[in-house]
Amino acid sequence: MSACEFESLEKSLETHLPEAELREVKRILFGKETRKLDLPSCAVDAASERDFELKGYGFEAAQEQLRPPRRIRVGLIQHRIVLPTDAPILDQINAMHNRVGEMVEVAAMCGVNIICFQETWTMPFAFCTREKHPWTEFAESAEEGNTTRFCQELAKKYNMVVVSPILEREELHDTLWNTAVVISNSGNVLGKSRKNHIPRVGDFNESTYYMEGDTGHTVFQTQFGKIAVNICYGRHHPLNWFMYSMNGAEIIFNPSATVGALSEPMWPIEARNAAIANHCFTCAINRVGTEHFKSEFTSGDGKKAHHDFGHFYGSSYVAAPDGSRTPGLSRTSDGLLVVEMDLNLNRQISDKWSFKMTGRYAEYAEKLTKAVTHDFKPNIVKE
Ligand SMILES: NC(=O)NCCC(=O)O
Repeated sequence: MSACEFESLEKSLETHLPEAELREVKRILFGKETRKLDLPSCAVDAASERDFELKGYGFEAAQEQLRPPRRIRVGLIQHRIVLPTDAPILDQINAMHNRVGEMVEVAAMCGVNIICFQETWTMPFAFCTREKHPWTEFAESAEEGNTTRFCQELAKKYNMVVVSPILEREELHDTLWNTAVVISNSGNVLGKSRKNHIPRVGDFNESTYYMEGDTGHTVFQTQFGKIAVNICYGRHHPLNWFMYSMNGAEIIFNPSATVGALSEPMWPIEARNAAIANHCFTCAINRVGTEHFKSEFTSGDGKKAHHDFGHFYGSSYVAAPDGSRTPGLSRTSDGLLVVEMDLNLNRQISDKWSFKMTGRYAEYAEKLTKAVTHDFKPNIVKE
């Protein structure tokens, strides 16, 4: 069996472990068990007809005396590209709009309040090729582009906040960015969050295409909670998550595009650790499938040139501040993960563990300021 065909860790455990043992393994691997959501049958039928996986889980929080629960539902969408990478650009974009549109309709049936798509969801992840054309033609204005207009319609129609990560073209100077557009459930563009850290690893040649973000660590106050977007490679940087949290984020989305050979052992850990460390919910989303490109490209490792990047392994999941997490979506198919969460859990866990309170940030800020100067002398004791 090739790695690409392996459907999911969860499925494998469920197939091979006896029930009692499975419960213990899940408790240790995933933390406190998430409740399975009872999703409407119209949604289940539509997902099956439209050929995508639909899963729903809920995180519980304690009932408080002074605050009502703040229960909301988020939706995470992972998908493969729809048309071959050499199809006309506009056809590729429109096909992706149609695919995601039909998945968002199912999310609406499931009562989703905030939906987030995968990184640069309207295009193949073509940065591996190092060719500028035609790929830069996928870039659009964050405020006025067709994709944003499309998402504004979805947001209004379904009363849903939409997080739409695209390749952005800022038209005045033709600067490109990797940007998540945040659209309020009113249909207005609330703002945008640009990718802060650009990979310099493997075939992720993104630094050739777009710039490090300049939008800082913006948090968006929505009707359903305070949200932020830490795009893909930003998840390897604990301070990146931390700064979104310092600005008050209650849910941090991590729309990604990453392949199994590179990052899969890190995937279940990083967003989950960020949820624990920052007393918030995190949502990790990865695309699926293997994308083929017409021109061969090399990986600069002496190996033969090839036409694909490797397998994007999906496995989207949500992690909670108490260290628990949902099972992941499949490694191989399109999917919608619906997750109910009570945002009161963030403060409850903060009161229990007090990581923010005990963080001694002023001391670290002072030391870090010194550590990044060129004449820094590390504090090492030698015999
Ligand atoms: N898209 C992206 O930033 N990928 C980098 C590889 C990774 O972070 O797993």
